[in-house]
Order: sequence, then structure tokens, then C-alpha cells
Amino acid sequence: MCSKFSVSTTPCNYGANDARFLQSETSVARKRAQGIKAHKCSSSGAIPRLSIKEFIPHTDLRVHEIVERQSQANNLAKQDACRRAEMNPKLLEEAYKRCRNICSEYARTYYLASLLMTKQRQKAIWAIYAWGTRIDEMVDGPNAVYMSKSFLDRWEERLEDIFDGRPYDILDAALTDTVSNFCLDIKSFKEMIEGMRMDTWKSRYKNFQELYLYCYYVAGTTGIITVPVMGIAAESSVCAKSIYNAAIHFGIANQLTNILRDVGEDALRGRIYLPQDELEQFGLSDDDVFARKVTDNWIEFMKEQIARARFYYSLAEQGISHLDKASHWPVSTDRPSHR
Ligand SMILES: CC(C)=CCC/C(C)=C/CC/C(C)=C/CC/C(C)=C/[C@@H]1[C@@H](COP(=O)(O)OP(=O)(O)O)[C@]1(C)CC/C=C(\C)CC/C=C(\C)CCC=C(C)C
Repeated sequence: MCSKFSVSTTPCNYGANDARFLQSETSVARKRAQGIKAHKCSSSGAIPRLSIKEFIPHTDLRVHEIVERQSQANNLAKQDACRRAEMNPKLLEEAYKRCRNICSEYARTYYLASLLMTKQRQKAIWAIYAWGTRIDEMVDGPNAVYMSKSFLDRWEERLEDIFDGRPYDILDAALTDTVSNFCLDIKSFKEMIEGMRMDTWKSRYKNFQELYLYCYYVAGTTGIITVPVMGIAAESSVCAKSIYNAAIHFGIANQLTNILRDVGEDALRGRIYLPQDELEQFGLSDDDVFARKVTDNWIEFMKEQIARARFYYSLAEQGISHLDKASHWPVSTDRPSHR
């Protein structure tokens, strides 16, 4: 039984609560815009303002379609028609133990957050993390030079097998169990692989729209995958789509934070995950990034990028209160407390 899968079936014909939810998103945007003061650049006069408060509509990302699919899975769960993977309990115990070890070793913060969750949810987070970080390592890790299209194609085949109840290895077995426990949909996992594919051919982002799409693929998808695990509060009256949108924003905020944290490390691999047009507006170029010189322009540029990441955290914030109560604390601890 997929009893933990609790996507609200509230239709998305925006009611009063949704209107309030969306309205407050725009008022956060407005406040954010007011909060950014014009400042002077030491070398070239006034520093440009970036449109960090601009919404990137999710229309093209087919979030609606994903929410629909998850809701259908939920209905299957209610009829107990969800495909169950039968696996040896001892093997599963070992599988989750290994996923837990990976999560605690590679992602201390996420791991600590997971310890605040119910047992079934924490196991799911470990399995999702272990799967995601393995592809991330293939694309970003020391063996990334050997990465090829066929490798990722193979990973996608393995994903299909996970969802068909035929895991390839013991870590995949944990994910097979998780996707059947929570009736997760395969689409967002496939999109995450798509984001990893982008990493194999793209190392520059013309503007924020392009970077946003990348962040959606690699991290927004994590938000979508995690919502059914965290559960939507039974008493929540906003439509599921707004909660999924908040979860996407949460993933994007986390990814933007990672990008800003790792600028130097990424540059060593020839990658710059910063909008090229915005670098240019601040009088900066790829060479400045590679030179790792902290100039006044760089500091001002980074301040704007940090403000944008915070903006996405603020968009995500309200969504947290619509999750199952037991998930509020663990998810809240997973974002920076300093605003
Ligand atoms: C609550 C909780 C602890 C959830 C975490 C689950 C998780 C972290 C899964 C990540 C899976 C993963 C590794 C995917 C590969 C793609 C990738 C690298 C994504 C980046 C994660 C950073 O991981 P790490 O720091 O190990 O990466 P580096 O080694 O530094 O490259 C991401 C930044 C994505 C993180 C995404 C989230 C934290 C979103 C979680 C969403 C929710 C909990 C839903 C919240 C719901 C609402 C309504 C707000």
C-alpha cells in the first residue's frame, strides 16, 4: 500500500487560499526588489541591478503534467493497485544501510535533516540521495572524463528497471522499494538524468533563463520527487501544483547555493555556472573567474547572486507549511537560517 503518498487532489482552479499563496509570492518578490539598493561600483560607476525577482514560468516544464501523473499514481495507491516490488527483507535492510552511509558521508546536512524524519521517509531520502549522487559523481567526479552519452543511456535503462522492480544492484534495490512505497513517478528521475546530460556538453550559461533550466533539471526535480515522500498535509487546501512549485523553488535555491559555493572548484574543471550576460554587466569575464581574483565588482556581483538564491528560498518557504506536519522541521532545517 502506498499509504504515505498523499498528494492533495485539490483541483488547481485557484481558490482563495491559492490566491493568498501566490499573492504572497509576488509580495515577497516586491519586497526583495525594494530591498536591493542601488550601489556604486568602484571602477565603473553605477552597478547594474539584476532582475533577480523575475519569475521563470514553469509552463514549459510541464509541472502540471507531473502533478497530474503523481495524482493518478495516488489514485492507484488508493485502489491498492500500485505495483509492489517483492524483495528479501534482509537484502533491503542492507541496501538502505548502504544508502544511509553514502548520505551521511557525502551530504552531512541532508543526512542530519533526514534523522528528524519518520523512519520510512528517512530511508526514502537516503535511497534517492544515493541514486542521485551516483550519477552526479559520474558526471562531476574524478572519472568524469570517461563519461559518455551511452553511459547515461545505460543509467536510464537501469532506471526503467528500478521502476519495473528489477534493480541492477543493491543500491538500486533500495530505490525500487522507495518508488513503490511512495508511488513515485519516473519522469522527474529521467529529467534529472537529462540535467546530467547537459553537463556533458554545456559549460556556459548565456543568461539566468538557461541556468534556471539546468537547475530545474538537476535540483528542481529533486523537489518534485521529494514532495510525495514528505507528504502533503491532509488539511492543506491549496492546490498540489503550488506546493510542487514551491518544492521546485527549494531545489533551485539549494542548487544556486551550491553553485556559488563551488565557483572555484567548477572553474578548475573549465565550468562556469554563472549567467554570462550578468557577469558582463558587472564588467567581469570568464578570465576573471578563472583568475579567482576577488575584486569589488566580483563582490557586488556575488551579492546579487546570493540575493537571488535567497529569493528562491523565500518562494519555497510557504510551501513547507503545506507539507505533512512531521516534515516541517526536517525540511526547514535544510535551508540557511540567516536571511
Ligand atoms: C529534506 C531533504 C534532506 C531532502 C534531500 C534529498 C536530496 C538532497 C536529494 C539529492 C539527490 C541528488 C544528489 C541529486 C543529484 C543532483 C544534485 C547534485 C542535486 C543537488 C543536491 C546537492 O547535493 P550535494 O550537496 O551532495 O551536491 P554536490 O556534491 O555539492 O554537487 C542538490 C542541490 C539538490 C538538493 C535539492 C533539495 C534539497 C530539494 C529538496 C526538496 C524538498 C525536501 C521538498 C521541499 C518541499 C517544499 C514544498 C518546499
